[in-house]
Amino acid sequence: MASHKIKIAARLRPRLENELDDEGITIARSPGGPSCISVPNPRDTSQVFNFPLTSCYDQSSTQEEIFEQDVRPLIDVVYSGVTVTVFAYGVTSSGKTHTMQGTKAEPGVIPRVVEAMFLQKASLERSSVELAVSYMEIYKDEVYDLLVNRETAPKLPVRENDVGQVFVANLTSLPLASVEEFDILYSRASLHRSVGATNLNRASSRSHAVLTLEVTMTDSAAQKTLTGKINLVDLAGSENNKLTGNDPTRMAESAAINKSLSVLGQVVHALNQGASRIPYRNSKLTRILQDALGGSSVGLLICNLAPGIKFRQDTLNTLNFAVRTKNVENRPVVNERDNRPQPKAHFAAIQPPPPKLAPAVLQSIPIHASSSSNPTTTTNAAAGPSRGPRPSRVPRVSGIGAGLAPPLAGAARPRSRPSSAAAIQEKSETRMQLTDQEIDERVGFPPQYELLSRHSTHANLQIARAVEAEVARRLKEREDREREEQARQQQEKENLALKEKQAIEAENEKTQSRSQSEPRLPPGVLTPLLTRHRDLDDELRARLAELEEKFERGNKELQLADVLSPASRKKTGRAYVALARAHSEKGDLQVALDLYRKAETYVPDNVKLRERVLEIEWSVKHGKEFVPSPKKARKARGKKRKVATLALGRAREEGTSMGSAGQSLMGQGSLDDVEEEEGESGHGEASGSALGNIKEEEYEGVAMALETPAKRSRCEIKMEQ
Ligand SMILES: Nc1ncnc2c1ncn2[C@@H]1O[C@H](COP(=O)(O)OP(=O)(O)OP(=O)(O)O)[C@@H](O)[C@H]1O
Repeated sequence: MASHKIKIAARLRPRLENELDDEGITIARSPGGPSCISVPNPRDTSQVFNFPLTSCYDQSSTQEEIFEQDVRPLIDVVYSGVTVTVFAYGVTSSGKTHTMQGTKAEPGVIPRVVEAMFLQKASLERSSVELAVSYMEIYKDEVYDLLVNRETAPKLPVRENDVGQVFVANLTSLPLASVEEFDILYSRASLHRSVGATNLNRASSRSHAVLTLEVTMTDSAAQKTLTGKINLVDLAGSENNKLTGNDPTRMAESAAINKSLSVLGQVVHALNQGASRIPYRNSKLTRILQDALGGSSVGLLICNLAPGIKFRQDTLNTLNFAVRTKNVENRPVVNERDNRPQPKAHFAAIQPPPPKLAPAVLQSIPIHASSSSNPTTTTNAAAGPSRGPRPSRVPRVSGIGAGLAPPLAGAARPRSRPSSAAAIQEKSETRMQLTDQEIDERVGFPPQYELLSRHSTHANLQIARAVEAEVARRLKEREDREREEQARQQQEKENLALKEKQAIEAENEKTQSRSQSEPRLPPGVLTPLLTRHRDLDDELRARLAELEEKFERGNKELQLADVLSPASRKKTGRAYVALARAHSEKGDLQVALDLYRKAETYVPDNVKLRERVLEIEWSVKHGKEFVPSPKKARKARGKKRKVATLALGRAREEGTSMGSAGQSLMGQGSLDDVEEEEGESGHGEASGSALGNIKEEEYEGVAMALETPAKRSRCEIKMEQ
């Protein structure tokens, strides 16, 4: 069993324009030996923290230096069929993207790795080598494919198959034919990445980006396929929102970035502590990097540091993370598939022989033997990580990027992710190299079965087939369940959308039919009001429209009775009663009856008025004379009288629809009647003072129309005053 500790490199970027640097961070490099970074305590500069690391790069270091010293050796590891993960870590603006991506003038790790991969490919003669790329970002804890149109890119699910391999489902993997092809693809895909400006970085990465290059080497002579992968991870930087000056959108991104980085720290801590549960599942980032942290890949962590004083605390945090991470042990495995037809796939998978790493690999990466003297990496199940990822019967392989298991030789490209069933099957095929006897020994069958198996290859085959069928059945069941669940969720969504649509349509129909049933407003008195107040609510608008219609139909009394306040209704009713009384005194009973009825529309609950209407109706019907009851002497009520007079004026104005008889009598009569009807006090000498409030010309009209001498004289007295 061999383990491999994650290698740590630290890089201090140069001071940027307008950046304050007290040159407090110093890097001591001893050629061939360990280096050390010294950082003063920001709270007490007399105190200095030292961080011994194997690789340290100061501000003058170049992209080439880093690549040649720490990254290039990993290319051999990839070509030996192992998964490698390189990730850049550090506070925002510390130079992670510069290190990984670089610029045209100073290409970073990614373009250099691609170039080196193609060079290596060209040097391999015996095998058929294929390269493929996938590129994704984790933005606000969701995974997106950067090789597809960003607008239509769906969130990709992160899944785990039955043997504990984590993979991103439906991630695009494109074949690569040349460096130039990669450049075009990569520059286009990088535009899809979520980048935004903050106070600390004009082009700050708002997501974690994972670029995966997968190499598939098929040796047809040896009937073997090796699959190596390199994951190049540009993490988003941890952020101090006080410094970044983030707006709400940036804050939300920042929260997601900081949370995922915090989970990364927790995972590293748990691995160092040998915890039974590693919180990989607490964020998509750690879930996807699971294989690189305590898993089966070889890891390189590049810690980027910023020299500014304002970053001092973050620099210390980054280096603390580096120190903790360098204790994390991985157990790399070679992803090899035997292409020969194998009789016993599943039994072989239980305990396959350990494939050996290529000698070049053994030289280039320091693989530390822990408890075994065997210096090679192994695919033995027992050689799997003792902590961290869940133990499985088959060795773990990287789940990041372009697929979980080596692809079949000559598989058509571009291709989609292998399904978990296919992955398992492929995985099973990888380990079909043991003889029947070896299998039986490893499985440890009881003696009677051993005997049987020894003499019966046929029985073994049957069992193998049965197991295979069962595995396939279960996987199919699981996929069916997932499909059903997805269909159900989709159906629910559609139903919900349909219901919402129906509700909206019903509401629209209602509004439409309401507006159709409502008469179109004729240009009456209320139309200008409606036009002016377009913000009226529907109900009030409908009400006003109704009144408008009534008004146009000549139904003025009803309309006004509806519109007026109770006090005004009473006053208008009183005015009609006065007119009616004048008519009845004159003996014009039919007109009087009409006017009393109109008065009733304003004061419908007045019992005496009702009685008067009935009396007159009776007189009209039977052709009898109607003798009005004598007026009672009452105390004057100035205010009431004034209002009543105004109401009388209103009634007069409205008299246009009452016929000539009615018009000639407008303004006539005493106001007493209505007061009488309502049982109120009023009338008397003071009524003159009420009339005095009427405008002069109005007064004249009223005085002329008054028939009774007493009333006329009252008005005249008022005029003289
Ligand atoms: N080694 C370097 N040499 C010259 N300039 C550098 C170097 N490292 C970083 N820079 C510059 O510093 C700035 C910030 O770098 P970069 O964008 O790579 O930071 P980052 O860590 O990726 O930030 P974020 O997490 O916000 O995305 C850039 O303008 C970059 O060009």
